[in-house]
Amino acid sequence: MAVYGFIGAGNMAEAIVRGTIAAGTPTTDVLLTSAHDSASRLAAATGARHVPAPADLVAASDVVVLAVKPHVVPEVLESLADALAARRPLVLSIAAGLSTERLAQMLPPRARVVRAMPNMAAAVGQSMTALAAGATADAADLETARALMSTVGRTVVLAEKDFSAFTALAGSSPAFVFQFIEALARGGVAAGIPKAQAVQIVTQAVLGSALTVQAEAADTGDAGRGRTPADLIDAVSSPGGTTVAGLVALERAGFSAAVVDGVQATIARDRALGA
Ligand SMILES: NC(=O)C1=CN([C@@H]2O[C@H](COP(=O)(O)OP(=O)(O)OC[C@H]3O[C@@H](n4cnc5c(N)ncnc54)[C@H](OP(=O)(O)O)[C@@H]3O)[C@@H](O)[C@H]2O)C=CC1
Ligand SMILES: O=C(O)[C@@H]1CCC=N1
Repeated sequence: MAVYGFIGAGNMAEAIVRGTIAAGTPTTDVLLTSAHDSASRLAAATGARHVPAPADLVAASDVVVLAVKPHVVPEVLESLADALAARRPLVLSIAAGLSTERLAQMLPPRARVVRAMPNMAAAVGQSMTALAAGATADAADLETARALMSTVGRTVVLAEKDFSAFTALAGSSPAFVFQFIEALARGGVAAGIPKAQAVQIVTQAVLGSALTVQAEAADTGDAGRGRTPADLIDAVSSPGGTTVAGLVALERAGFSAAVVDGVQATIARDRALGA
């Protein structure tokens, strides 16, 4: 079994650390380091091992998980160049916007890199995570990364050219969905429902809707209708009914176009950060 060394012990690292320990990785095989006290706090909370010196963590790790903010990655990798060259671990980066090619430029020659883009639902085991192997990583490396990330949700191997779009569709989109939930609940408040109750109602409606789309997509048997989201919209919209009235008003206000604009702005920002 692999020893995982996490550089950075913030929100995303915490989710993955908890996921892998819950999936059976011994706490002694999970090492944590960070700039201040987040690694020692997470170690105390989970039983993982705090390794104060990053070079010591690299020396003891089969997989180094880069879980710091993207702008910190260059200085971290530069300071660990000797330790990485000596140990040659698999480097699994979850940093947004940094391609495997750029990471490879910051790493010792022929370093094995896999890039992952999870989302914040990793904290509840429901991430949608994309994976891409760098030029020198092999199928076993990709499988090692997939196994780790599948402890926090679903995974998909994706061409790296599609990572910016994936970031919009899954990495950042939880914020868009939260915005939708907030707005829908506000509509409820405007109609007289207390906010907390409105949020609870909307949350279940959103969850149920997502599960319906998922069940339909998986439903390919004889009885399965495999309905698309557009089919499901039609199914909810009775002629002359309430739903179609609401949909028409949403589209008049530019709902779909606003969402597509949001996706395109996210993609543009991701590409700018990675440039
Ligand atoms: N949040 C999200 O939804 C998603 C985030 N990501 C990516 O995940 C990565 C981590 O994000 P997130 O967990 O939200 O970030 P956080 O801010 O929660 O955590 C960052 C961590 O980095 C540590 N750190 C900072 N500088 C150093 C350093 N020089 N050496 C070692 N550790 C350092 C911090 O330590 P300390 O606190 O002790 O100072 C902290 O533990 C980012 O690259 C982000 O792009 C990817 C997908 C989704
Ligand atoms: O916006 C960010 O920094 C990250 C990228 C994906 C989700 N959050």
